[in-house]
Amino acid sequence: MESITTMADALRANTTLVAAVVLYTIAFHIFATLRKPISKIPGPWYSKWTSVVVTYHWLKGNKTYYVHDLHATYGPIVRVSPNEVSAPTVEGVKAIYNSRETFVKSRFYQDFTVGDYETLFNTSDAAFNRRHRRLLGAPMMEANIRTFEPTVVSLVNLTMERMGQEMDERGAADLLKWWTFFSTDVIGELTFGESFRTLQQGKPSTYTNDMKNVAQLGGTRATFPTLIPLTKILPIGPFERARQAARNISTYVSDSLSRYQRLIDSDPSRAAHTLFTKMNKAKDDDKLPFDELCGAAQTYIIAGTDTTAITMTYLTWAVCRRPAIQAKLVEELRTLPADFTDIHLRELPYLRCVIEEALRLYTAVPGGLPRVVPPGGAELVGHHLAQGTVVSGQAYTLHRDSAIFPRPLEFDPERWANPTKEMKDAFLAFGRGPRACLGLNLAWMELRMATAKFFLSFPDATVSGKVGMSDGSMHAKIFFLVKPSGGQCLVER
Ligand code: HEM
Repeated sequence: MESITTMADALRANTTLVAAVVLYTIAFHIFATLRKPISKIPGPWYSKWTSVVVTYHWLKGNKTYYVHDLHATYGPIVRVSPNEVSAPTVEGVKAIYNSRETFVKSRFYQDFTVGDYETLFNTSDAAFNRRHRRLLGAPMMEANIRTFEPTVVSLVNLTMERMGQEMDERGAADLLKWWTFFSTDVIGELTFGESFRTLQQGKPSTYTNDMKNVAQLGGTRATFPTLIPLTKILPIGPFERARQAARNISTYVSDSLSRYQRLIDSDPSRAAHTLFTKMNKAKDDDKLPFDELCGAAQTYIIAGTDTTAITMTYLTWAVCRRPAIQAKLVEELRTLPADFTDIHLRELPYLRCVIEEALRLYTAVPGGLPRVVPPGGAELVGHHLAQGTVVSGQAYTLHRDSAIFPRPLEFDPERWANPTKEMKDAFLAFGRGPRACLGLNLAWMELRMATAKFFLSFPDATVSGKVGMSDGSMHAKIFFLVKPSGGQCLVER
């Protein structure tokens, strides 16, 4: 009897001790959280404690809209989760994407990349990135990009042919599909010296399908980084498919680049000019090691394909829905000589305005481009942020700031006829600072040529209502890139 009483006393004492420890831990956690600088940033109460809500919106492809709505409620700087802040103001993005790259890319970029290799896109090492940009940047410069014009022109011409055939056969062409094939084949030729031939075949290449599988896993990895070791070993269908796809891509890239190198060495006159030609001919100390070259090639495919295709899809859709804008654009394009080149296209002011407005309202990368606050912390939009905080400025919100872009939801190319300094500073479609888009000049050339040829080929094109196509189909799901939720964009002649 006595021993039972002693046991009960001991149990009571232990329970009290455990309860005291639990209460202390909770109190400590609450106190520590409330003392963090990020707790002073405006935002919903739950974002101090958990990232569950924002993760939910990310998985649904809605995070960018969710963050945009938070700004409407809480102002220009918002706490999105316990370690993430959004500050899409001109002042905010100038600081975050500054020229010294003191805010480095966050872990998101590495988690997003399946294959565990470091590239100029995913690296947070500024020196690594600078070396790559120095060695790879020359062919992408404005003065050099015209070397690739014949490739772009011949693939745009083929795209027009294929779109025309589809319009004749089924009454409408799927712009999303054809612009994707177009940009895929351009990047294939400019990277490997050979096209993926998706335009000819009218279907994605094996390589494109592999890339899609890998991208899907990238989204999961970026959302749940703690799962990454498991995604490498678990025998679960999508994980296995993505791992196999990553291996296929790696083999394809290294075989293609080796083949190209052999051609350069044996008979340079037969080798097509690519984004890597200069590098392949360079001396060893002016070259990237082969594995880094492979990483760069994969980066070009990822960064240069869907971005261009999505921009072209929204641009053509937006113009085809607005007869007055379409007529004005066509009228300007009809002033071109029959044998026009990109030099002529650069001289067309309305064409430029249409492209800039499409890049503003339908940015292909509209969400935050996450960076890390450097050691010592930083002052941002009137608030102190501790080092290590993830911070970004999303183009979606900045491009809809009505103080900078009056009537922001209107597709109005005219607004770019005489842009203010603030409009230029707020333009984030290609990112900003030392990590801004490396392919910007190539992208602009593709956009100019594709827009001009499309509206000269199909001057009266209208958005189709066939096969379930509606305005709702073009509602954008936003993961890192935009994706029209209907998966197609149909237009008729
Ligand atoms: C309309 C088409 C395009 C758009 C809207 C676009 C947009 C962007 C944006 C927003 C970034 C910055 C990402 C960040 O800071 O996280 C970026 C980076 C990059 N883009 Fe593009 N891009 C386009 C076309 C291209 C093309 C055609 C290529 C090359 C083939 C390319 C290659 C790259 C590379 C290599 C980077 C990484 C730069 C770095 O981190 O140093 N992009 N792009």
